[in-house]
Amino acid sequence: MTSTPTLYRATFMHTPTSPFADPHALHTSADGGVLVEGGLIRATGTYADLKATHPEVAVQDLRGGLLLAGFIDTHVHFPQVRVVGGLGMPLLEWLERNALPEEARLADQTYARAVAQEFTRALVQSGTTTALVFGSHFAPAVDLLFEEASRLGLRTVAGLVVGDRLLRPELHTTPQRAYDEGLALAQKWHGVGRNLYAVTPRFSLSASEGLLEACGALMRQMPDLRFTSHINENDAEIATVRELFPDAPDYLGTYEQAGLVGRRSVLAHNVHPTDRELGVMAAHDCTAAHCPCSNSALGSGFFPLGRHLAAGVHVSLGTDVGGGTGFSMLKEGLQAYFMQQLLGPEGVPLTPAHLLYLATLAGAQALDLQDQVGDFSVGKQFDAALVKPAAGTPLRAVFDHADSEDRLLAATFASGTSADLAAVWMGGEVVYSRA
Ligand SMILES: Nc1nc2[nH]cnc2c(=O)[nH]1
Ligand SMILES: [Zn+2]
Repeated sequence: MTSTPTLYRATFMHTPTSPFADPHALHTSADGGVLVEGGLIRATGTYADLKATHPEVAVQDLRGGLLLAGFIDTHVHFPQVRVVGGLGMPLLEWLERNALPEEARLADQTYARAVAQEFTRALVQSGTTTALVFGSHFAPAVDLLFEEASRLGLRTVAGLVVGDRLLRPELHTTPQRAYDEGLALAQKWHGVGRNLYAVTPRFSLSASEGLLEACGALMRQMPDLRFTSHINENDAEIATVRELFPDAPDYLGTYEQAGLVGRRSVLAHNVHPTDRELGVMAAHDCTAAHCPCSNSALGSGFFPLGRHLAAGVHVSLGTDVGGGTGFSMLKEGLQAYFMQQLLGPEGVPLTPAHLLYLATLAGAQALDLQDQVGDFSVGKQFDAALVKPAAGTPLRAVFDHADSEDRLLAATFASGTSADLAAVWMGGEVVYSRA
């Protein structure tokens, strides 16, 4: 890591607070400065002020772009990079025909390493600097994922995916094996470098009570671990879970009774929650990871953001590759906006500030990493993405003629793609630079 201080001169924007609670959450600096030393943000302000107080410091001029905090994707599947685009099927058919056959291929470690490289590169090239990743059903493949993520310096929260029924037989484990393999991986990777471990039952449909209890035992053994799974995504899935767990009050109850719902739990989708579930999620301060592209592609439904917010449930954003349509958190933010628009009076009108928050700090909060990443506050890691559309592109025209900084952010979400990212930093180091 370079410890020589660098002053980045840029138009920058970040959300140090939530726009759902604070109307002034979006902070913008038109000719701003971010002073970085040892990977950490030491000061922010106007470029002129920082240059005056630190005249000796090296300056990197990023003008002509928009510097944003690195994106935080709170739901994405490592083994599904190669099966993006399986359109036209609802969840359970999509799993059987599209996702699970591919997940079985990760038993082969040569295959798994290639996929891990594709996956980690795709995240970084999309400006994602922290990700909560659904790993593989195979422990060696999860090892490879952590290895490849460490090589790039990606902040990765991931775990062994476990299921013991209703998948393909080669993907099934047992409660004991799930515990043993999970513990070994957590001991090897949790807190090592930028990696954290997440206990990850695939979903209650594919998990016996005994398996969920094994997950709970692992969480009690290492209380600092994160927890993630799926919930309330699709009507047929929910009906099956209700049949499989007749004694549980609802879908959330299946996780709750195993002690899996807490501050560091992230439940993906939650498109069809009951009021009881929302109340319990709020009481435990856990997170719903909203995956609007996936919900649209699989026809899962409209995420009731307004009900989540009214109940006090924290919401973050996930791409859900490969049910989702790609790694871009810009696209994910735009789709979240579209779907709330289409909900009419029940929708929550989202501004560009909301989209930026959902794509950054909301994810940090979901993972309990808000003291380290998510915005450009002093003391946080310099994880950042520079949006700088190339000459001749339509977004470049908007950037060159925008009459306000707000327009830059709105246009970035409306039409920005990964190709518009010129550089990505993690912990102060450039990890991606457009050729
Ligand atoms: N979207 C999605 N939902 C799931 N539920 C269980 N597994 C999956 C998956 O791989 N993708
Ligand atoms: Zn998923």
